Order: sequence, then C-alpha cells, then structure tokens
Amino acid sequence: MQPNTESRALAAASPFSSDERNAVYRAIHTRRDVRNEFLPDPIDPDILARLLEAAHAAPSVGYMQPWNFILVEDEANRRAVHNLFSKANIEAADRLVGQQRLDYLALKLEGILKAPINIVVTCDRKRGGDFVLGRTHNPEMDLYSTVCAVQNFWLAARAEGIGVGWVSIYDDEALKAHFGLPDGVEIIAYLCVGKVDQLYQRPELQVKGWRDKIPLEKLIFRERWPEQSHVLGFYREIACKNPARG
Ligand SMILES: Cc1cc2c(cc1C)N(C[C@H](O)[C@H](O)[C@H](O)COP(=O)(O)O)c1[nH]c(=O)[nH]c(=O)c1N2
Repeated sequence: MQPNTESRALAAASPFSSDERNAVYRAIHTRRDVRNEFLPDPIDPDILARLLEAAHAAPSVGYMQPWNFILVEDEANRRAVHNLFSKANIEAADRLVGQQRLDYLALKLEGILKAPINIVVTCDRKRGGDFVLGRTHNPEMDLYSTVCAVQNFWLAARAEGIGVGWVSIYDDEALKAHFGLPDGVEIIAYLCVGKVDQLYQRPELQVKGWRDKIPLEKLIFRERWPEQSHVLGFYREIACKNPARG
C-alpha cells in the first residue's frame, strides 16, 4: 500500500502485437464445449499446471480467490458421477414432450468417461472472512469470480489444444455429497478435460439445430433498457468485419 511500492509495481500497458491479438481472439472465437471429441491420452502435467495457473489468475471480488480444483481421474469415481448425470438427464428430458424430447435425448451432453480427467471447480463462500471488499451488497460475487476462473481455464485450454466440456446436469446436493464438500463450499463447474484433435467450428448446439446464435446487435442497448425491444445497427459493421463470428 506504500505509494513508492505501488509505482514500482506498474508495468507498461502497450497493446499486444497483431499476432498476439489474433491469438487471443482466435482462442476466444474457436473455444468450444467438448462432449465427444476427447482423445484418451493423458494430459501433460506441465500443461495442466499452466491451465490451473491461468484459472488462478482470474479476477475475484476483493481478491478473494474463492476457488478450489478437485482433480478426478479414477474411473470408478467418474462412473459414479456419470450415474448422477444419467439420472438428471432423464429428469431433464422428461420435462419435454414429443420431438423436442427425442431431439434432446439425441444430444451428447457430457464427456465424463471419455475425458481422461474431470475437474470440479468449487467456490468456498467463507474464504474471505467476514468482510470481502465489493461483496457487501452483492454476496453472489464470489460465485461469479469462480466462473471467471473457469473461463480462463477454458480459453487457455483452447490455446494448448486441450478440450473442455462443462457439465451441469446433475443433482447439486448429490454431487456435493459425493465429493464430501463441507458446508459453505459450492460446486461451480464440473469440467471434462482432455486432448482433442478436432473441434466444431460453431457451437455444436447451433450445428445440430437446437438453438441459433443471437446477432450481437440485438443485444446492445444504449444508455438504458429500451421500453420496446429494438435493434440497433450500432455494431453491425464491426461484427461483419470480423470473420471469426459464427
Ligand atoms: C454454465 C454452463 C453450463 C453448461 C454449459 C456451458 C455453461 C457456460 N454447457 C456448454 C454450452 O452448451 C455451450 O457453451 C454452448 O452451447 C455454446 O457452445 P460452445 O461453448 O461455443 O461450443 C454445457 N454443455 C453440455 O453439453 N452439457 C452441460 O451440462 C452444459 N452445461
């Protein structure tokens, strides 16, 4: 907190070179959720360490760093999680009827057994103690911080040729009990992680006709939420110039 230390701690914030920028945008736009494309090969421990360091570099409310990462490789352990997924997946399907139910059931929505490693990303809601800067009025900010860690992991994984699939189809209490989580620790993400040599060029759910991409210009408002929904041409030109947009 000393002013001198603070100025010495600063470094130049020059823009990246165009190659570096392109690499960042390439990771962002070609990152995919992976379900079925995992190769069985183990992940190089150095790569896994880099991915976890990337996750641990995420922003967090009041610098709380509320995350933990449970590495799950044991097949029996993954099979138990897969059973929880299967139960929840049928429950989800049973909320749909007719063709929509069949379309849902035709989707592959996890790679729990195919991926060589699964990672449970948790949020320890008590980590910061009684006062966490930035969280007083919005206590859920620790959960959002942990999501930032997941996204860092996912993008870094894309750059390393590692696929990541986020699975959220499970009974939360059952999964918490399975991993023995103490009170106050929540599961934020269950990730399937492994090498890939192919990825969908566009989101698989889009390719398979489950849901379309929403044009960016429909999502940008000016100054306030509009009373009537309307489309601004604000970013259309920029969006068209970016060939990475799917
Ligand atoms: C919080 C959360 C939870 C889930 C997901 C994502 C996120 C952010 N996604 C992946 C999701 O379907 C995917 O991100 C979108 O379809 C967009 O595709 P790409 O990620 O661009 O490939 C996901 N996918 C899946 O097959 N099973 C799942 O249970 C989930 N759960």
